[in-house]
Amino acid sequence: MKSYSDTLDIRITDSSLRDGSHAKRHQFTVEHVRSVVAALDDAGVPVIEVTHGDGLGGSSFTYGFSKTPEQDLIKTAVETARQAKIAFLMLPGLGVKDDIRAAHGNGATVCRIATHCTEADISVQHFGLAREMGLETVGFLMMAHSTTPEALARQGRIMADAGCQCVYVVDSAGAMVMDDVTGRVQALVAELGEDAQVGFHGHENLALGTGNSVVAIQAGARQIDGSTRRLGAGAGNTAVEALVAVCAKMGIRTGIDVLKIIDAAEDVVRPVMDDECQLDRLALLMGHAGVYSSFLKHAFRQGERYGVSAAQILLRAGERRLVGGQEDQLIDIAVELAAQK
Ligand SMILES: C[C@H](O)CC(=O)C(=O)O
Ligand SMILES: [Mn+2]
Repeated sequence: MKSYSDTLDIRITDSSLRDGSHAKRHQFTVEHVRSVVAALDDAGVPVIEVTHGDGLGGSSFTYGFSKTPEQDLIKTAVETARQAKIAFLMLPGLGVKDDIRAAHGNGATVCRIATHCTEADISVQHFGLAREMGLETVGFLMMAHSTTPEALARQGRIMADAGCQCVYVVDSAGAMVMDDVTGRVQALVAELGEDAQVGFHGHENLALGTGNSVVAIQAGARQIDGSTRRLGAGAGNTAVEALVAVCAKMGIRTGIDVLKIIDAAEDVVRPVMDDECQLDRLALLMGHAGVYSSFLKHAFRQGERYGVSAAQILLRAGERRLVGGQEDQLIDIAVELAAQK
């Protein structure tokens, strides 16, 4: 096995307090944030992301209202962390520049801007603002399975030229298998060179989160996302505790204490979760059909409301190649299915 020690380190960002917001239907409290941040920070997690699941400004009728204003959650995270940087996510159009200013004012230091994988151009002004304010920047190319490695690399170039310091391949649907990851990460590494790092954000819908993350590292990714106890949309994200344990065996330094993160997953994060994020029929269908993981709870709700199968809603969402922001179309699909019954 190839040894990475001395030459290869990665930085893990824990997304359980942002991607996990989808699984919690955006009902995080200040107490949840305080306990989770304290445990992750103590385990050595270097970056912790805290925001509504759909980013700044996501609290809305379409996406689901937050229980607690996200700026309060960010502020609590910053006050709690002793060493970890606090990151926030924003999708241009949902969040606005003033939201970035507010997160910065509350002490967050990593600004993550997410766009659909063919729409990087809408992130340019936000990266510019973030860099002007001295924030570290990360770009999220969502639903990255749905475009080619070459096209993804061109989008990454737009982000990097705008001031993005790490461009992520985001497997929003948990639909990628290993070669898909390798091809996309390698294409971005080749395009960006020294201009920006490359990252990988996985979902467990095909049970490949940890494996795909390792493959991403081998292809040159230097930042990897996960969520402790997989607390994330769909079947959840790559489990941070599993990834850290695997990295330790492979000699990849993460700076995270294996035993402490395993305890944090069981003793602190699990009690915050409503349910385990499961690799069940709906999650597998999302991975199989390439459906945005955060559609899971929406499809489930509309299925119940209209008396139709959530699985059928998700399959049609996949056929129509729906992207984030088109949650309302899940209602249209449910209405159609009900009419066809
Ligand atoms: C807004 C999305 O939830 C971002 C993300 O985590 C993904 O696309 O995956
Ligand atoms: Mn995600």
